[in-house]
Amino acid sequence: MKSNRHMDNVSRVVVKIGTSSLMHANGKLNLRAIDQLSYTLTGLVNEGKQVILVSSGAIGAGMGRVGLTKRPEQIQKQQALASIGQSELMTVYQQRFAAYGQQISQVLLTHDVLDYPQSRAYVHNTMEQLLDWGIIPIVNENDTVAVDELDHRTTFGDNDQLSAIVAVRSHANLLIMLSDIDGFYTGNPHQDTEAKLIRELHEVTDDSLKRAGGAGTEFGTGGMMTKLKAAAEILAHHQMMILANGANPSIIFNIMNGEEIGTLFMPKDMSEGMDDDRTVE
Ligand SMILES: Nc1ncnc2c1ncn2[C@@H]1O[C@H](COP(=O)(O)OP(=O)(O)O)[C@@H](O)[C@H]1O
Ligand SMILES: N[C@@H](CCC(=O)OP(=O)(O)O)C(=O)O
Repeated sequence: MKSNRHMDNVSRVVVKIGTSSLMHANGKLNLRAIDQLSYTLTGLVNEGKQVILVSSGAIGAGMGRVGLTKRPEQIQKQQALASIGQSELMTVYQQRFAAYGQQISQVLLTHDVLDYPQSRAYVHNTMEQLLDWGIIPIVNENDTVAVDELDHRTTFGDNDQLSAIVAVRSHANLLIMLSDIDGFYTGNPHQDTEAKLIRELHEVTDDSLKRAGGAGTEFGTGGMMTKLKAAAEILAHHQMMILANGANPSIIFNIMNGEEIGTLFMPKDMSEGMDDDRTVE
């Protein structure tokens, strides 16, 4: 379905994929989803776009490796699982992207690295170089040294918010956030059968935050709340985000084609501009 969403001028895109889209419920990696993601992102690079992937899944992949079906509460266990799973995940990405001739790289970040101007500049320069070379950097939080995203009692960030920070700092035109749900609803559809999909949102209000609940699966972490906080960060920097279902990551092609998929978070003036001149800056 074509809409008034015009993505023709999107030249740099950040894609965030959540654990629930990368793992089966039985704890095995969803190879079909990873393969489709690799194929699709390579397709975008081949079209001349610059792509950054923010991928969760380290802890989930680690749980699968060790044979756990329930996420342990102890931080040190989660960190050890992330350490196991991150290399597993990158091995699979490496294989799948290589099958399509696409080079990737690993970038593990912590919030303090991005807060501190000098290390932030190093990260920025490295990312620019990678993108300039046509490489897809695959970003995750460096879970072994960072606890802020793992322990949601003291939470500042998580990969939803990390992806927003990456999109803001890299001046991406669009952040595509893939989850296990079609978008942002008026309530959690797993609890509220009347919940309706919200197609477009210009601001994240207290009312929207009230409609956001927690994670839906054993593997997900932040739920809708962290996605809305990410959207608020994006809107504050006059950028765009689309929250969509990652069950079939090739949906990214449809999104880039301007189809009305998921929930579009877009500043109001940009949305009006789209109706006028059909362009996105
Ligand atoms: N208003 C809402 N709209 C959509 N999903 C919601 C809402 N509130 C809570 N959720 C839950 O958030 C889940 C997505 O977050 P999460 O489980 O953390 O996934 P991911 O691993 O993709 O980050 C949904 O499956 C749903 O259960
Ligand atoms: N860094 C953690 C991801 C934490 C996270 O934000 O997970 P998710 O809610 O699935 O995006 C990992 O790789 O397991």
